[in-house]
Amino acid sequence: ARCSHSTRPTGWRWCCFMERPLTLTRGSSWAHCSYCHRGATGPWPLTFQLTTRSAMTSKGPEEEHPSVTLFRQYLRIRTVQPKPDYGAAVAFFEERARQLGLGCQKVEVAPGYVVTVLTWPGTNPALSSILLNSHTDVVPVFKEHWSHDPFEAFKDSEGYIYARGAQDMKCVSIQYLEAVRRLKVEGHRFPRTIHMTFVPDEEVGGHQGMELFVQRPEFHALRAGFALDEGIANPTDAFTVFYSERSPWWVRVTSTGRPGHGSLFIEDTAAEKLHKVVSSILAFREKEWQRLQSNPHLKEGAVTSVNLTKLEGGVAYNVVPATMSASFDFRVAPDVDFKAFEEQLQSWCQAAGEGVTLEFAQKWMHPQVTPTDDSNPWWAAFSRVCKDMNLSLEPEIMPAATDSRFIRAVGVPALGFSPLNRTPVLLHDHDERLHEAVFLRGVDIYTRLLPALASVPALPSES
Ligand code: MET
Ligand SMILES: [Zn+2]
Ligand SMILES: [Zn+2]
Repeated sequence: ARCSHSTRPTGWRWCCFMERPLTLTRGSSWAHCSYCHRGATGPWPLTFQLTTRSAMTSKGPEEEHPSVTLFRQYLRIRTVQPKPDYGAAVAFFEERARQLGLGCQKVEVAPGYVVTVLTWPGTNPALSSILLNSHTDVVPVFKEHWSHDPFEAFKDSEGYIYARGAQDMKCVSIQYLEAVRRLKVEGHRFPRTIHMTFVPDEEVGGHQGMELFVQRPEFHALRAGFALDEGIANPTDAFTVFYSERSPWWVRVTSTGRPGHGSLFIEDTAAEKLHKVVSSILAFREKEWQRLQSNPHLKEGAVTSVNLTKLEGGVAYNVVPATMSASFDFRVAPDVDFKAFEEQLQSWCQAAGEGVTLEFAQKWMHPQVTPTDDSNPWWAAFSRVCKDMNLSLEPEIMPAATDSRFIRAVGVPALGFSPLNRTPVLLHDHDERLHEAVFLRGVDIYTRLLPALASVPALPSES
């Protein structure tokens, strides 16, 4: 198929599809690749000077790279918590499967919660598969703080696409799909099967999504040997890759005490005792923060974080309440002694006085680490591709929680990787956005990663 793109500025001179420079006459109003006849989508490496950036921007849909158009279509599906339109997302992926000639399986893990699995079979069914996971839900928005409608996928004159999910993580879903499409169109086959899973519910904990899915026979039937899941953008030239995660502990401390008239010095109030616990926990927070600040080798994910996220209690100004509570979002570093840490929490409650208890709304107890040395053949393949592509990697512990924790907990090694560099970290933030050239470069990266991962020779356990 000849590309229908027209009137490219001469700055566009790299074919993302073939990863080759274009043979393009200077001043030509046409820029199509002489190898694949598709529109040019470069240049890369980006110099990110204003002139280059505006030269890369496509003005109208007829000029836009088809992968970008697909990305923007997906961004317009309102899979926003707390009431995501999962039906529309599932239909979208079914249509992708049809268009790409991939197998498509729908697994309803809870009523209304469907995991969609798209499968590209490998040539050697004896080998374990590659799992490319992405979640379909996105977090809510504060619309009034956005420069553009967060569900319109507006693209500005520089090429930034504004949308909830642009970074977290609708980009990755489409990058997987587009990389697979390219490889299929080029006629490749690989020994290992590639499964793409599109899962619901991640942003509220994954309990109706990946947590259930990994326990099902349909998951075991995928025979995943290795998984990729989401990472976080990196504002520098480097790419961050996550080999482990902190464990979310959501803790509610409830304090009970003597009630009474608001004008009196009541003894043993719920508020005083809650205040003590809050102080202990916030002092711990400060200590961890200082530890992070004072050691340049420590990254955010290596220390334990905590935030006070809710305070509840009380009915009137002049009534001392008998109960008050404080909720905390702890993210516990993987090297922490979990038992000792829980005892610490309990002792802070006890030290505050009688009638102070804690309960867990979330308590992940199974942190796993995916090795990042060449003893891990998946890491060897992943890092080799990055080296060959001249991408510098920054291996880290994920500060937040993703579905990777469920995947690793059932024994499947996983890396958290969103191929987004030179991008401000805007996940869950106002004006979440992604540059189209960064998005397209991510497709290139998966186009190199997937052949390598899906061709990892049989492991000792597989022969
Ligand atoms: C702890 S549930 C996970 C929800 C979200 N991904 C987060 O890290 O906060
Ligand atoms: Zn995410
Ligand atoms: Zn998120």
